[in-house]
Amino acid sequence: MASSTVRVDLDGKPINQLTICMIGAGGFIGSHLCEKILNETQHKILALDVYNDKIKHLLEPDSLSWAGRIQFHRINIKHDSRLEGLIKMSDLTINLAAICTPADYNTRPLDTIYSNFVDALPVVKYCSENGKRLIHFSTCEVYGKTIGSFLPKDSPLRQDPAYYMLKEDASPCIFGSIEKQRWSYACAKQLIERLVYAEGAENGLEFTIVRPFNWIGPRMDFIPGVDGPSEGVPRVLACFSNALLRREPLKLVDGGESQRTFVYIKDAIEAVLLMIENPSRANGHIFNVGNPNNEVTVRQLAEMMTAVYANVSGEPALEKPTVDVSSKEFYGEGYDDSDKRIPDMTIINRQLGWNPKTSLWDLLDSTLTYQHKTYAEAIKKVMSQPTTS
Ligand SMILES: NC(=O)c1ccc[n+]([C@@H]2O[C@H](COP(=O)([O-])OP(=O)(O)OC[C@H]3O[C@@H](n4cnc5c(N)ncnc54)[C@H](O)[C@@H]3O)[C@@H](O)[C@H]2O)c1
Ligand SMILES: O=c1ccn([C@@H]2O[C@H](COP(=O)(O)OP(=O)(O)O[C@H]3OC[C@@H](O)[C@H](O)[C@H]3O)[C@@H](O)[C@H]2O)c(=O)[nH]1
Repeated sequence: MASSTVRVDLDGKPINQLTICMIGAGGFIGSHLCEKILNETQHKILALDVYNDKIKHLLEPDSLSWAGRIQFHRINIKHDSRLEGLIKMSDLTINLAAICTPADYNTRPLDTIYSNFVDALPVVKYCSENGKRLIHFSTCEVYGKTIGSFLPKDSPLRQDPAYYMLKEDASPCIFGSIEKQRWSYACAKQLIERLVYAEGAENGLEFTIVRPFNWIGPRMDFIPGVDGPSEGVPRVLACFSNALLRREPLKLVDGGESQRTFVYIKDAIEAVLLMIENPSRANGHIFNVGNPNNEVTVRQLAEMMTAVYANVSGEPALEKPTVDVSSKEFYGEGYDDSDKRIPDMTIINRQLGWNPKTSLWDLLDSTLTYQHKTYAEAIKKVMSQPTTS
């Protein structure tokens, strides 16, 4: 419940009630951010999205204490003249809208570039022209590959953080060649970051850029054939959850050697609320938001998810829980990968004092408990239906 005591910022000053225009509020991150804001603050949300399934529970009952503080607008920002008016009515705009699943980057590169760059342009422009603050969601993918990935496999320099640690104000952005269309997303995100930054430098736009490092948790993406297309390929958490629910082996792309750091969505959302309520500390900054302590290879992730899911479901794991697939077979032509992603935390520690708390095991435990409760029965039903040939 939202507390009635006055909230203060990190410098002890009272926080005024804000009206927030949240674009992409119906997605994974948006749904958790709406929940947090409604439960813990008095801010109002204008929630914009083409879908609202993931925030339905926040919109329906009038009796809830936050009734009147969230308003849903079904809007496609590609073509809707209401966008500027809604930004003008708000103190702050948060833009989450994007195509952000890797299976789309090389197969739908035009949609990916339009969604992540072209469609975000008017949002930046309206904020700048109307003197409104903007929190823009970018990605850790703007770093691309590490410098260390170009060294020989046995080079001792690969162990030196200078060759892999990703720093907002120092690391280069290293993408593959143009035929590797995987990088269409990272490149579009990089260009919109540069535009936001330039609007700040030349026209005084008050902005914060967020670079999420693999945030995961309940409500992420969809389970193919249940609440998304049967042939759809979501991000790794939902791919592996889907295989575990169906008792099929988890597919390891190119041997599952890539490394990722995963952060629990509820930890990460704390960082976003700090940015919202501490503009003087957050404006003009780019923030890595991730958990450097939760690094695994994708193979290790598969093994841990298999063990956690056996605990959660009470069903023993398969004898052969994983299977190798090539990236060409899994994603198609033009796929490429980030080798390793460890966020440097200096800037977010210094500006906002934020640190992630949840271990990988604990976050997988709560997430897979949710996946099991939400989907196990539905999957059984889908699997018992005869397949049409
Ligand atoms: N989840 C992560 O780990 C992660 C990592 C890096 C970056 N990000 C970035 O964070 C943001 C949110 O990611 P997410 O994981 O919540 O993804 P998501 O796909 O769950 O949410 C995006 C939402 O934006 C909406 N949207 C897309 N295009 C729209 C349009 N034209 N008009 C209106 N709504 C539109 C979608 O319907 C969806 O609900 C994205 O910008 C993504 O690039 C997320
Ligand atoms: O079934 C699968 C799915 C994925 N993978 C691998 O798992 C790794 C992680 O894949 P994800 O689908 O979660 O996506 P990535 O981490 O590559 O990119 C994500 O990172 C940050 C965001 O901007 C985006 O949400 C997305 O681009 C990749 O190496 C991928 O090849 C598998 O081995 N098997």
